[in-house]
Amino acid sequence: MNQNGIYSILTLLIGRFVISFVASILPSEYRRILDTWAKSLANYLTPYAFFEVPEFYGAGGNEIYDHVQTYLSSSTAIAAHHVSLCRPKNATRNTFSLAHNESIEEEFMGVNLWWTHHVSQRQGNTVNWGDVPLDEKRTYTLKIRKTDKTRVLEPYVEHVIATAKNLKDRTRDRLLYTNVKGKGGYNKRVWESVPFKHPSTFDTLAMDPEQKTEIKADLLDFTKGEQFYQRAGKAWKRGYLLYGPPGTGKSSMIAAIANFLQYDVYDVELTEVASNSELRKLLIQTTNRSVIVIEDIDCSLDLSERVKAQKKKAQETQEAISRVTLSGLLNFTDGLWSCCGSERIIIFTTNHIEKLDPALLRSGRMDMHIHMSWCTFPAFQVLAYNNLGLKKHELFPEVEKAISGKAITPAEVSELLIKKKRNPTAALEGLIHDLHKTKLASEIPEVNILEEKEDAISKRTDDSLLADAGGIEIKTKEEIKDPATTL
Ligand SMILES: Nc1ncnc2c1ncn2[C@@H]1O[C@H](COP(=O)(O)OP(=O)(O)OP(=O)(O)O)[C@@H](O)[C@H]1O
Ligand SMILES: [Mg+2]
Repeated sequence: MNQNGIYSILTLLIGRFVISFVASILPSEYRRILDTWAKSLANYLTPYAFFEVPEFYGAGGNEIYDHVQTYLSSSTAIAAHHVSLCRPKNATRNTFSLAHNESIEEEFMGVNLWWTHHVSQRQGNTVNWGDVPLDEKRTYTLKIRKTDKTRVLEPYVEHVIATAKNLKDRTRDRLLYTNVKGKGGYNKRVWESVPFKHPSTFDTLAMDPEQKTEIKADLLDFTKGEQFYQRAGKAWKRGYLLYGPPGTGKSSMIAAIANFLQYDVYDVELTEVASNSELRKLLIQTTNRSVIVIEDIDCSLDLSERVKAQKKKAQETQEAISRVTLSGLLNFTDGLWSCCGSERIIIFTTNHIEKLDPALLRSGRMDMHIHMSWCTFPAFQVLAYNNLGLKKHELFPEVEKAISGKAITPAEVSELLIKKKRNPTAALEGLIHDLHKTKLASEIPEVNILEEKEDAISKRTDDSLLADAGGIEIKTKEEIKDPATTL
């Protein structure tokens, strides 16, 4: 401490002593005035400024208090001596906060700052937070030198808020939403949620490593693309179409994407959505940084002339049918109002890409078409590690030979391995045995369906799709290929 500091403290102590002596011999009304003066004098002499951040402000909570709490939680556990350790009900993580009167010090822009947490009994009325009455008053106090205040305070508060938001995003429990069955109605919830805890990640996903890297890079590009999308005048969203036979990992891929990006997942059950306007209502209530999923799109949407026959049959049998039309869905994927949210990934899945309407496949609508296909040897290696903990084995070369070109899905391989997971060698022998009996993929007509689809479009002579697509006109193959052509 320098001479000036010692001088200030001495003056403060002597001043206080003199004031309390004088106060003791004065009548009470003068004592109060003197007390106020004493406080002003102390404020004038102290080199610090203090900022209080109360937990509640007015009738509600104080967002900055929450941010400070989150911000300090990471360093509190390490730096403070006295820490409150809590885990809110149903949460999966512990939270740390400073105990009463505990302080921590930190440095920002070369300046020292101190945070202290005060907890006191609330006088008079208690505050209700949700249904819980709170009789404690909690406040964080930030202490900073008066001389540093102007330069450092504003950037420091920005830094606290940004770090806290980032931390919350990384550590919060994510949610899986599904649309509520039946009518939501005014003021009713349209989504119900459960914690999203799917274990699938890109590491556990069995697929071609190059394809995996490409998808991850695409996702990362997307998350960093705010400025790009703004500059290009596009909505900040990206669409993926996952297609392939059952059991090839489409749903696992969705979970891996959500885990990779740390996004919530909205699983739209289209057959439960009564109309286009209901679909719109649902989608407006999704949050940013989320993955919106419509699985088995070919089964849930009234897509083509062929479906009309099924529709008629369904009507006859009183089955529930979806009344969401293709135009409703297209409005959602690239219509004007889809811009009202940002940072959304939209994923459609199908087992039958050949049944999908070309309007949905058209370039620019779904940004990436991802083919999930039969199990290759690199995909098998991932499954062998996931299920048997094997990185290598003397039977691997034999598996590589046997699996090449076979029509076996990763789900089938997984199942075969898990059956004998206690005995990896037996599991691999069993797999090789089954592979020898498995058909070649080439024997199963899995043509390049996208190309076939485009040929079909160019051959199309009638405009039957127009009616189905709710006014969407599909003309030529060239138009379909031209991303500039919009509806
Ligand atoms: N590519 C894969 N990588 C890792 N596991 C996989 C993969 N494909 C399938 N599996 C395993 O098989 C199970 C079924 O896979 P998943 O549900 O992802 O397939 P799907 O393609 O969505 O099938 P469907 O078309 O029937 O919905 C998963 O629980 C997973 O354990
Ligand atoms: Mg699936």
